[in-house]
Amino acid sequence: MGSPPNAAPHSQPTPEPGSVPTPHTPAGRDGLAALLAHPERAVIALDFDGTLAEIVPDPEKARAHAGAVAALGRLVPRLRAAVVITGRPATVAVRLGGFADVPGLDHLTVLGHYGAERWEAATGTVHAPPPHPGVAAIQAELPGVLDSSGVWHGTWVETAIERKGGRAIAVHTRRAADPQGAFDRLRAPLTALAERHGLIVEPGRLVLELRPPGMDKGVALADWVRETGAATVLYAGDDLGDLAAFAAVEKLRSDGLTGVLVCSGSTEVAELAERADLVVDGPAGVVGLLGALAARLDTSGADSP
Ligand SMILES: O=P(O)(O)OC[C@H]1O[C@H](O[C@H]2O[C@H](CO)[C@@H](O)[C@H](O)[C@H]2O)[C@H](O)[C@@H](O)[C@@H]1O
Repeated sequence: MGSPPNAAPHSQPTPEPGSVPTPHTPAGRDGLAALLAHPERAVIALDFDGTLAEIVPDPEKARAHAGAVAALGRLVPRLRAAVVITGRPATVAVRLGGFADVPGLDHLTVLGHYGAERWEAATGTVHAPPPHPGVAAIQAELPGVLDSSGVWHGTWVETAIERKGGRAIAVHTRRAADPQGAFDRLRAPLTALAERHGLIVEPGRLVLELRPPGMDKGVALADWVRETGAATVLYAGDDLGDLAAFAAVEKLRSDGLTGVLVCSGSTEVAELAERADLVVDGPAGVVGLLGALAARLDTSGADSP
């Protein structure tokens, strides 16, 4: 036992392989106990990048962790419902995650664009609002703004921009020579650009996303939990965009539900670890947790709902 040498700050001791780790907060322990005692009243909500998928330099090359779909396929049928809530377009998360046509995930929901889009495994259909007109305007102006920032030169711009189906634009700095420096220098000009066109900037792990306002993962999660009628919710995330979902779980707990806040730990983001009930070691740790929960429910004799 013990933390791996490169574990993120706040990582908790690594549990025995296959065992369910113990949250370090009373609220988290209550939430986990409720999930295990009454899985039919419990739901799980999971972020994608950095939580179910390892962070990689090229966003298009991200994939769900090797064991993620199998662990979900085993765990989710035991639960009331499950959702992936992501900044990605819903269909992109479904493709990169391999979430379509998976036994056990036939009622999975994926909420894309921070909850603005909804994909249902049961129908394979996506519901999405019309694109915000500011996105097209920003797309036209963005190369000029990046050029004048002095951070990007020539073809760099094309590898930095993720177009996100015309509904948002992400500017990535992970592949810059100085990723954090580029992020810091771009933040103000991109915020001004977003504001000029009625959009907001969502900062993430070496990414600045310009997206429509009015939705976040907290609103999306609270609405979805209410819709399911769940009594317990486990949420796992890794990035700043997940803080709104953490706040939603805290609010649901104050309203009488039980909940568990899981941080997929990294050396890049400290804020979630500080608020989590349980910190695991990145996507491998999240998948280990999902697998351990499934194994525990298999052996505890809890009936599928
Ligand atoms: O809500 P999420 O599922 O966490 O999505 C948030 C953003 O994640 C993606 O970017 C991050 O992952 C990339 C692939 O590993 C990585 O290259 C990048 O540095 C990370 O920030 C995605 O590309 C964005 O569109 C999402 O908004």
